[in-house]
Amino acid sequence: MFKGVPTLANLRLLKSQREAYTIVNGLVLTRRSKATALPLELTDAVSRRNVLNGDYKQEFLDRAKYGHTGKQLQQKIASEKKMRAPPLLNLVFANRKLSFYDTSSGPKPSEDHGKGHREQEQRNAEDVLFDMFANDETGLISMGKFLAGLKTTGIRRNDPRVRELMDNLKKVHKLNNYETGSSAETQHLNRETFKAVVSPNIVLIAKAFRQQFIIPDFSSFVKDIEDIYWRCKSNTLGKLADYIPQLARYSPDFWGVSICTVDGQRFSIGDVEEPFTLQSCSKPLTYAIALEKLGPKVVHSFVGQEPSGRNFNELVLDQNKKPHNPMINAGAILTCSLMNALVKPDMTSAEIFDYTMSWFKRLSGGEYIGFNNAVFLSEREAADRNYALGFYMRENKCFPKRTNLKEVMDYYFQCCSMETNCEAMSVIAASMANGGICPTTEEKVFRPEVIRDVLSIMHSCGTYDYSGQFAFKVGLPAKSGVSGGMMLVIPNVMGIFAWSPPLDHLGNTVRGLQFCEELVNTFNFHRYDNLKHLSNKKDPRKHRYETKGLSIVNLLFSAASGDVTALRRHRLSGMDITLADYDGRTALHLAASEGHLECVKFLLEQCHVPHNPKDRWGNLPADEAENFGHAEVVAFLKAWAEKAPQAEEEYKNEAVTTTTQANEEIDSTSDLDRSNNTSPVPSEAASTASVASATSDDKTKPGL
Ligand SMILES: NC(=O)CC[C@H](N)C(=O)O
Repeated sequence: MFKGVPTLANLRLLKSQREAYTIVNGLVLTRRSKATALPLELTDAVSRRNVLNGDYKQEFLDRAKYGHTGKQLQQKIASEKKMRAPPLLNLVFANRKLSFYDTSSGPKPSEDHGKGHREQEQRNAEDVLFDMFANDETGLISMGKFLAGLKTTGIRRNDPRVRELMDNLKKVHKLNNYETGSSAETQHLNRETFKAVVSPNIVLIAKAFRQQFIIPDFSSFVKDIEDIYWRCKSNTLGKLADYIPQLARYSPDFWGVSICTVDGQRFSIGDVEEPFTLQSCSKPLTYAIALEKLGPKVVHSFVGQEPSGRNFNELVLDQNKKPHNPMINAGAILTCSLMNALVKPDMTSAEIFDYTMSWFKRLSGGEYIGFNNAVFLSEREAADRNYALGFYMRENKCFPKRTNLKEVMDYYFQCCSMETNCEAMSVIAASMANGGICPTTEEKVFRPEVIRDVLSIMHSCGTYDYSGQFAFKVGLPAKSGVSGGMMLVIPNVMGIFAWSPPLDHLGNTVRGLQFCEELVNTFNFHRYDNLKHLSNKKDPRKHRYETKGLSIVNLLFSAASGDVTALRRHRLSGMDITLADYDGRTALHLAASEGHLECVKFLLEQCHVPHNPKDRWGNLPADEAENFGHAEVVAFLKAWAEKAPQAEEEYKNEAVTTTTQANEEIDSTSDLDRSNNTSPVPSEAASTASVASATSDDKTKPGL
C-alpha cells in the first residue's frame, strides 16, 4: 500500500517507454540530458495561473512524451492518467491540512488513481484553497479563518499585494447588504464568490500556502523570535542618550522588533508603532542615494571605506584627509554635501528635504516616515561637535566645490530627525536585503550594486566602535542610531529592525545588540555560518522536511546523475539513504533506471539499502534497469537479490550492535539535537539501523 510522505521535493519520475522526466521543484530534467535543467515556467508562453495550477507542467510532460498534440495524444493521456501524481499544489496543501490521501471518504491513491483523484487534478489553486478552509457542512469558507491562515504565512491584510482581495471582500460585503453578524473580513463565502475574490492575488496567496516563501515555516520562526524578544526585554542595562532633551525623555522600557522578509512576510512584537527619530540609521540611506546618483567612484573620491576605530563623532580624518567612512558623523555630513552640491545642486533646501524623504518612503513601501521638528531644532542647538567636524572638513578641503556648509549641516540634522517606527524600518531593511527592491510594493528603488556597497560598509562600520566585534559575533550588516535603533540586514533573506532607547557606552542599543547576537546563536544567519553541513543552529530558510538533514532532493539528484562522491557525502552526513520521495522512488530506483552501476553498487554494498523497494507503481529498481535497457545493472541487481536475504540479515545484526552503543551515547539528547549531531558516528549508526529495519514495503521515512 502506498504510504509515501508528501515532500516539497516533489521529485517525480514519470514512467515512459521512450523517455523519462524528473521534475524537481519546478525544474524538468530529461533522462538523457540531465545537465540541461529547463526552468519549466520559461519554456513556453503560458499564463502564470496555469503553471501555478500544475496544469501546464502536465501538458509539458505530455507533449514531451508523445512529441505531438491532437486526438491521439488525448487518448494516450487519458489512458495514462491513472499513473499520475497530483499537482504540486495539492501535495503541499496535503501536508498542511487537506490530506487528499487521508480523507476517510475518498479513495486512497494506491487503491484507486481514478475518479476522485482526477477530480482533484482538475482543481485549480483557488479550489484547493477553498477546500482547505471551507466548512464541510455549510459548504462555505470563513474569510476570517482564511485571512488568519494567510497571516501565519507572514502575509498581512494590509499588504499592498493583497489589496484587490481585500477590496473585493468589501465589494461582496456591500453586495450582500452588509450581511449582519459579520464584517467584510469575517464573512462566509461560497466557492464561486471565493474564487472570484482571491483570483487577482492568487499567485502570491498560493505561494504563501505552498510554503514557498524564503521562510517556509514562518510560524515556527516567529516562535523563536518571540523567545529571543522576551529574553532581551528583561535586560535593563544601558543609559538613554541625553545630549538633547527629546531623546532623554523616552521610556527605557520601550522595546520593539519588526521583521520583514524578502518575500514580504511580516512579524512585529512590542513597541513597534512608537515613533522615534532615525538618527544615524539615516546614514546608510543618504549614502545609498548618493551612490545611486553619482556612482561609487565619485562618492569614494570624497569619503573612505575604512572603519575609523574611533568614536562616531570623533574629530578625525583618514590619511588622505577624507572622513573614514559614510557611517560616522564626519562621513555622513560629507555625504550630505554631495547631495547638496552634486546630486541636486539646483534644488532648494526644502526640495532636497522632500526629495530625500520620498526615497526613504519608497524604500519603506509607503509606511511611516515623518519628521520631528523638536528633535531637529534641538539637534541644531546641541551640535557643537558636528559643526566642528564640518569646519574641520572644510579647512581640509573635503567638500565638493559650491558646498554651502550651513545648508549641509541643516540637511544632516534633518536626516537625523526624520521620524519612523520599527514597522517601517523593517521594510527598509528588507528592501536592502532584497537588492533594493521593496518586498511589499515590489518597486525597484535602488540598483543591487548600490545596496551591495551600502551593506559592505554597514558590515564593517555600522555599529560605531563595536563594528569589529559585531562583524565577528553577528557577521551581518547593521546600522545603529543614538535613538536606540538597530537596523539589521540578512542579505537575500530579511530585514530586521530592533528598537530600544537604552544605549551601551559605545552608543549601541543594549537590547538591540543582544537581540542580534542571540539571533545568530539560534539561526545560521552569520555570514560565515556553514549552510551545507549539519550544525546545532536552525536554518529557517529550509522546509520543515529538510531541517533534519540534507534534502531528499539532493540525495535523489546525486543518484540520478551518477554522483557517487555526493552519495558518499550524504551518507557521511548521517542522512537516511533509504529515503523515498512522494512516489516511493528511492536513490536506488533512480541510479538503476539511469544505469549508474557504481551508484547501485555503493548503495547496496556500502549503504546497505534494501534491494527491493517498490515505488508507487510497484516497480523495483531491477525493473527500472530493465525498462531502460541497462543490462549490467540488471545482472548486478539480480545477482544481489539472490544473496540479499543472507547479506541483509548479517548486516542487520551488525547494525543493531552498533546502534545499541550509539543510542547509549545519544539517549540523553533531544530528538532535534540528535538529528543535528555533528559527529557522524552516532547519526550514521542510527541511520544505518533504520536502513536495516526498513522493509521493502514501507516507504515511510525512517528517521524523519
Ligand atoms: N549616533 C548617532 O545617531 C548620531 C546622530 C546624532 N544626531 C549626531 O549627529 O550626533
